[in-house]
Amino acid sequence: STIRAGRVHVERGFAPPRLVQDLRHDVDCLTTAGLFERAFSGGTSSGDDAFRNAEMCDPVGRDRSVGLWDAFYAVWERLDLVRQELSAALGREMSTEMELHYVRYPVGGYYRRHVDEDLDANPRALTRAISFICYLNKPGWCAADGGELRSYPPGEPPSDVLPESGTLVVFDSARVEHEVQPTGKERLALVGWFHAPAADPGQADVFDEPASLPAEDPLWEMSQS
Ligand SMILES: O=C(O)CCC(=O)C(=O)O
Ligand SMILES: [Fe+2]
Repeated sequence: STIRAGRVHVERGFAPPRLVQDLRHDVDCLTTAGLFERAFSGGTSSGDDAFRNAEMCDPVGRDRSVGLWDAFYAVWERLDLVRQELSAALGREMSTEMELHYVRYPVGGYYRRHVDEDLDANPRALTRAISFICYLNKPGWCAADGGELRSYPPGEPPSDVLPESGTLVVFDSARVEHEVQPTGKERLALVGWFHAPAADPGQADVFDEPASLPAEDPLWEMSQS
């Protein structure tokens, strides 16, 4: 219901301390192997990016002779359970292939206010449906360290989450505007998206109860084209 309302769901301790430690080690290995690159910010990306200051690494499609594959696989499995739960709770089929990156914000890093999926700007059949972020910082993040995830739930005041070690946040990719406040410490996260087929364009809110559309009928589709 939190996600349906356009708010950020927060699960503390999603990744236990030992797993966070191993994933940080995985990140160290990928960094040493030179696999982190300047992160792009989607829409208005130029060389000098005032919209985002971070670097990222795609941990899946790379040479996994580097790093701690077991730790990465362990967190992937946990995330896949979240996908299954959400799929059932929201009544929305989501693809087993998730998009995943490690993202590092240096001291002074940030990401300005945005939504992760803009269907009007970028229409496609399979879209980012649910955004999730698992924070891989060392334990003991405090308010003075900055780097909050600030979200803007529709019709409500903004809300901040501290990127505490092992915390998972989950929200609707198309509806929740959010930003990363400037960070006073290096800030590390596993960021990703569960994908789903685009909702019917006539449906305003993809997570409302399904509208009573006619059952899919190939003959009906053919007669339209
Ligand atoms: O790291 C965060 O808290 C948010 C990251 C984010 O908004 C993104 O990668 O799209
Ligand atoms: Fe985002």
